[in-house]
Amino acid sequence: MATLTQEKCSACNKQSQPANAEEIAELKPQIPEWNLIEVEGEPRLQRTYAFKNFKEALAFTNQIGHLAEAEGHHPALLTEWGKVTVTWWTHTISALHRNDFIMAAKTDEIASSAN
Ligand SMILES: C[C@H](O)[C@H](O)[C@H]1CNC2=NC(N)=NC(=O)C2=N1
Repeated sequence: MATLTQEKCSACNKQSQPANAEEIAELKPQIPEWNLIEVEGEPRLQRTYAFKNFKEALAFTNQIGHLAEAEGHHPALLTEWGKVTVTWWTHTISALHRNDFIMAAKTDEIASSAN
């Protein structure tokens, strides 16, 4: 199976195509721990990761920050004592794009190498 972690994010603009239902049905099983949520009527991917303390949560937050800068695609990050909540969606189209699934898979990869 082709893995999302091997893909790069494509540059997004207002003409970018949102992931359609068929694509979401194909991609979501590749990131099974992520929740598909809706905020203000917009779909988002969200997962909370657990850590031993705030310092480790902050280190993970920074790793995801570096990933976001490298890929040009940026999440919402909530860092708390012992946990980080990561939310991916594509602001320019107020929707989910394949980039969000790529970034969720890469976030999982970083989390599994951190623990
Ligand atoms: C110009 C720049 O590439 C864009 O504004 C990017 C930056 N990072 C982004 N991140 C996310 N998650 N969605 C976007 O639409 C987005 N746009």
